[in-house]
Amino acid sequence: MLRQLTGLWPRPGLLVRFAVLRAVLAVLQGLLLGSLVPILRALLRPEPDLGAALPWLIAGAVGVLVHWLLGIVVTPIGFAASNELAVQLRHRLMGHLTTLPLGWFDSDHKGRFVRTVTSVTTTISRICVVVGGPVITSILVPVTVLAVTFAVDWRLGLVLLVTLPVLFVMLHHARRTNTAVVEDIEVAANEIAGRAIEYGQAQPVLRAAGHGSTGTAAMRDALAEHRRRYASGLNRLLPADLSMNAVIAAGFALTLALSAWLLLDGALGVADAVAVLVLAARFLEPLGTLTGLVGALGALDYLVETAGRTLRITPLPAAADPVREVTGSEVELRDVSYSYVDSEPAVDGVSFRCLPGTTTALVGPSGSGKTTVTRLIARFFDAGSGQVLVGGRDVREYDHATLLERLAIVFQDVYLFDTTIEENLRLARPDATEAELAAAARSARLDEVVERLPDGWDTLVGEGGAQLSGGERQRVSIARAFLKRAPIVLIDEAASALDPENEAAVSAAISELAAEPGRTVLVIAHRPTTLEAADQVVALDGGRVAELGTPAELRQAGGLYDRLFRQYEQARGWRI
Ligand SMILES: Nc1ncnc2c1ncn2[C@@H]1O[C@H](COP(=O)(O)OP(=O)(O)OP(=O)(O)O)[C@@H](O)[C@H]1O
Repeated sequence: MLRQLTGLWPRPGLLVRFAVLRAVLAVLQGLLLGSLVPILRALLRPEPDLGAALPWLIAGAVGVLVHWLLGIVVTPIGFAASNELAVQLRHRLMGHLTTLPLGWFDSDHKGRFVRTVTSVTTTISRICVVVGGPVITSILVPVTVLAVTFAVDWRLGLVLLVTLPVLFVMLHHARRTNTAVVEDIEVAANEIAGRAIEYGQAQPVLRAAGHGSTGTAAMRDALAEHRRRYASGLNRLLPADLSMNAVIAAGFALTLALSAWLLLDGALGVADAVAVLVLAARFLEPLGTLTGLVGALGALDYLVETAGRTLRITPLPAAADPVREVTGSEVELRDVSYSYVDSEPAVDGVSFRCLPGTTTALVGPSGSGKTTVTRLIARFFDAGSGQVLVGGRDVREYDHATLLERLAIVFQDVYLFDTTIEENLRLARPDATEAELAAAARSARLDEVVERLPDGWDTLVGEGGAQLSGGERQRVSIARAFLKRAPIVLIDEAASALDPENEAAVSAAISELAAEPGRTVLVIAHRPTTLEAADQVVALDGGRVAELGTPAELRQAGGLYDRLFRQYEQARGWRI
């Protein structure tokens, strides 16, 4: 485990310093106990000899003072080490996060990642210090005491010694049981975290359905499962705990019996017998503490593995010599297929080409693969087979950041940061001038929104942009696309009805985006106006291209596109 632990922290300096100090304290504690032997020997003679005891008493007093001073120093070092370790581990995890395929961030993974970055990192670093310190004491005090006991009487030393391997085998076993139990419980806890995120996001739907306070069935099941696993885990741990305590009690009883026998036999003096019993008690007591800490060590095993597993998630493969410039804005899919894990292909043999300066509308029933196509173009993940080309090159050849710089993505569900509108817009281009911001806002019809808001550009939008309506958030996202001046724009048009003002504003903004010469626009379209304005339509069905052509051709063909077009018209009560 030590190797795994050191693998997590590039700079474990403070923890090493803490461990060394705790080791010195533990050995000192054992030696202080050992100093009892010459002191008792001198004082428990028929004629006590204070002179012989004095140097040991003085050494003992100095030892106690040093122990006290070191104890004062070690506590703040422990706190600092714990804090530093958590910070380092979080940095490593967050750094790794930026290398993962964007497609990895589904709600289950998000729940697990949030737990890893928050509670797992905090618990690992806390256990290393809060439990690691006592573990060092619980091992080194008995080892030092054992050496002293051997020096007093080898037979008594031997009795204590044999308890060690028995206990260590049991501890090892208990630690493994603990790891398994913690893993079992953590699986349920991760499920709760994932469900909690989903539960938070689904509040509007749940409340509308009258389940706002009772929660989803999945959430209730996850909580019940966690409770069940917790109770069953405690039952699994109990036998190991009881048997280790039994071995410790047996070790002490045996030492007591052997000391009495040696004392009666005249092979052991009274002073040594008293000292050995004190030493035996101090030998076994920390081992008893160790049995109590084994649970935390089992948890540490599991948590270290969890953090390590997150750090081992394969990043998006990077080209050995990535291309750092995208020339051209043509987008092409050549016989592309992609399956999410263990499922039917979401996209199956899809081929089409979007020329610069044109708008392509992607249409299809729900689940037909439209979103997956746009994710493949932005390289959220790599195609299983076939090729996605941007500017005439396979997207895998590019440095991913370079590729993303060329793209602007307008999601349906736009996430805004809990800061001002201006900051949210500047995300697209931090060095944009005031005039450029204003122009982008005007083109995206965001200027009307900004004018209405109490603090204008300085209005705080709330977490996720909650202070703005869906249409207004999408306008911010479109304004980002204008500001970024990206030559390729991927838009997921809002499927749900926007209010007429937002709908008109978003439609006008999309047309303006598409009007820019040389820009390639790919829009997942749900509105008749957007569909009719497109240069070509790709109609998907079950992950395959069902129809490809101009909107007029496909209307005339009377197939899937025509059917969907009429549905969209009816949904909006709109007639030509
Ligand atoms: N993260 C995911 N994990 C597993 N399967 C997924 C994931 N995302 C989508 N799918 C599946 O892939 C298929 C295509 O989904 P996709 O979201 O691309 O379709 P869509 O046409 O955009 O649907 P919609 O119009 O409802 O958004 C569907 O069967 C869907 O269930």
